[in-house]
Amino acid sequence: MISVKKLTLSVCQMMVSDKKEDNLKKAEDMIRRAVNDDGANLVVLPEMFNCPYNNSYFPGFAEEYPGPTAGMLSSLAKELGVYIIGGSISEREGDKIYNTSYIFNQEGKLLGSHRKMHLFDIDIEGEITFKESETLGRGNIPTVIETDFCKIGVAICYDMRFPELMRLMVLEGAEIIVIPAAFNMTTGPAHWKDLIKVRAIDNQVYFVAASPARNMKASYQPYGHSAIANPWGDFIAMAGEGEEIITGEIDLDYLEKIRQQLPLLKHRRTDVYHITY
Ligand SMILES: NC(=O)CC(=O)C(=O)O
Repeated sequence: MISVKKLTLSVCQMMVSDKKEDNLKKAEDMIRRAVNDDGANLVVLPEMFNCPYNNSYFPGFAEEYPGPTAGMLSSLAKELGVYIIGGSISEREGDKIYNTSYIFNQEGKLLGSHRKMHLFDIDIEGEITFKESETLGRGNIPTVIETDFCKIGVAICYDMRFPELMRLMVLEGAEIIVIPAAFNMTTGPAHWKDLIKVRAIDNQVYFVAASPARNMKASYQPYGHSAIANPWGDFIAMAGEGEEIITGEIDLDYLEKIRQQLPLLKHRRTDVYHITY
């Protein structure tokens, strides 16, 4: 097999409403534009792209796999001949609900799925309280998928705050990490850009974070600012807060060059990373 070293990756920073049909239509339109206008080989959607990010909506919007949303993504991936990392949706299995990302290849085949592993149970005084665990269950399995380009690690939003998980995916061979996410107007301005940059630098990967657009009418307003950082930590694309498609070139030769010139992954001292006193 000839290995392909470059790919064009687009993130669809879509406005999410409380109407699932409208959200699916919007996602489909934006994926088509990313492929037809920007030449994307891989398209990424945000966390909960068919459902407002709010516990009160998760049960009503939940779908068993394979449901209408996964069906739409699979057909579109096949028709357009692209990889789709389908953000995430509310998934129902038995009496449980998960925050789940489905990933499809160019034939429309499911390559993998990721259930959000770290639930966003936080209480920032005077700012924001959110308890995903009121409605959602936790996933327990890290996700690294194999594509024609490279291995890609996929995790969801709050998962990106846990460097152990990010490093694990890189040790599994991931050269791109993709995070469908929905930071908010408190944690977004405080941490979003720094986290993306530092995760790219310390793992020497392309780090891609996909947010919904800011919705002023929603109780939970996503921060937007979807971004792609390269393995040197430079942002090669970043959105504002509104609806937008961002696109960047992933160059695996460049990644290899960074890893050779600054061999962080080789220089790890796993023999001494133990506290012995
Ligand atoms: N919504 C999340 O899962 C995470 C988030 O907003 C944050 O970590 O901040």
